[in-house]
Amino acid sequence: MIRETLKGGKGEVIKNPKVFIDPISVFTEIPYREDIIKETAISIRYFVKNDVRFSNLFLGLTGTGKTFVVRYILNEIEEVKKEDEDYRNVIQAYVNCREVGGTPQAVLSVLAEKLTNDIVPKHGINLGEYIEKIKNAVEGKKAIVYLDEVDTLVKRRDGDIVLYQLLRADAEISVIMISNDINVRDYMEPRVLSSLGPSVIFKPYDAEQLKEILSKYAEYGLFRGTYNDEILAYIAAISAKEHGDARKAVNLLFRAAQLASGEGIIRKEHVDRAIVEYEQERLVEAIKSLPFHYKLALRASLDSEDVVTAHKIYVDLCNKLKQRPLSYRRFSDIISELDMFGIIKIKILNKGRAGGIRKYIEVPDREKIMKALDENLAEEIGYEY
Ligand SMILES: Nc1ncnc2c1ncn2[C@@H]1O[C@H](COP(=O)(O)OP(=O)(O)OP(=O)(O)O)[C@@H](O)[C@H]1O
Repeated sequence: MIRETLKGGKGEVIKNPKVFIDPISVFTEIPYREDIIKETAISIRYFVKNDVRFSNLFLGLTGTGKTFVVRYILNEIEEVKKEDEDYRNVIQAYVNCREVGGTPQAVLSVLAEKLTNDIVPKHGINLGEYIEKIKNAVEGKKAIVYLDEVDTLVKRRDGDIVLYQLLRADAEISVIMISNDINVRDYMEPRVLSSLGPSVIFKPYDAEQLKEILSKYAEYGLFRGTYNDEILAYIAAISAKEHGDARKAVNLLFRAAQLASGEGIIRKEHVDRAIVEYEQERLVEAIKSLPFHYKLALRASLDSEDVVTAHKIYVDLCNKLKQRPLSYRRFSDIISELDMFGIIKIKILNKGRAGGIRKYIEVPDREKIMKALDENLAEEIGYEY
């Protein structure tokens, strides 16, 4: 049995998994984003050949292709460097602001490191010195800087000032910023806004477009005859409902194809199973990103039937962890919020005149939540429940 799977013989569905895991290495163009790519390429040409600096803000909800487009442009510029003299002195740096920590210090140090190709201290030097290092690195060259998830930087103290300094630096730097918070401009001071170039909007894909995108993945990544139009349309329709998220669509197709491995054809049941798994993963992600006392409140709720008992358990837990517990009132608000997020369910029962009301807690995915939460608490604070 395992030998068949190892060899990938009869009934295999996936021809090339790389298409799903590292699509940028396979796609030679990006459907539905051609106009944006062309406009950006023109700005880049003016910058490289005519010294016209630019800055753009790529805005759009999650999974609308912003990072994909940026990585594509970055790779294409590296190729053009080999063909066009004018591009020889172009240097590029991509930084995901959230992944490096989001602070101005962190973003600038990584940026300086990438542009200088040298080790730059993470602490102990001030923001101005980082800007100086960057300016020195760019001397006699042209830099294109990509700041992904720039909203995390802008929301930090002095975050927008860093942008201002980059945009206004006396150096040949152009900047492409990316944000999936479409209100990111609200966090910027007027003088930063006035140095910022236009916003480029990445509209959510509709069901038709998602289906077309999926058909490319299927064509490159799956064996012929293992999928049909209806299956692709089904996945596209589900993903279009969620603000046209291509990441979700592609992940669902890949997972469904894995589940169909050995059976030779992807059926609706495989997609439905993939959807359930996907929703559960999202639940785990949602739990991990809860504020600390929400996690403790949720943990306590897992071991109690009603809110009063949950609060007692929560207080005990706080004492164990040497944390000051929140009041019952605040705790009860948190529980209501967890109910609103759909993580737990609150049922209110009226116990008659003498009994007052009691708030009961139900947790539909109890085992799953407990596992995710306990792993997360152990990782975050070293607490073994
Ligand atoms: N036009 C497209 N053609 C093919 N694949 C696409 C397209 N747009 C998006 N994708 C796929 O969706 C995935 C997610 O896209 P991307 O990382 O660009 O999202 P994003 O807009 O940057 O979202 P986030 O803000 O969440 O990072 C990509 O890895 C790629 O697989």
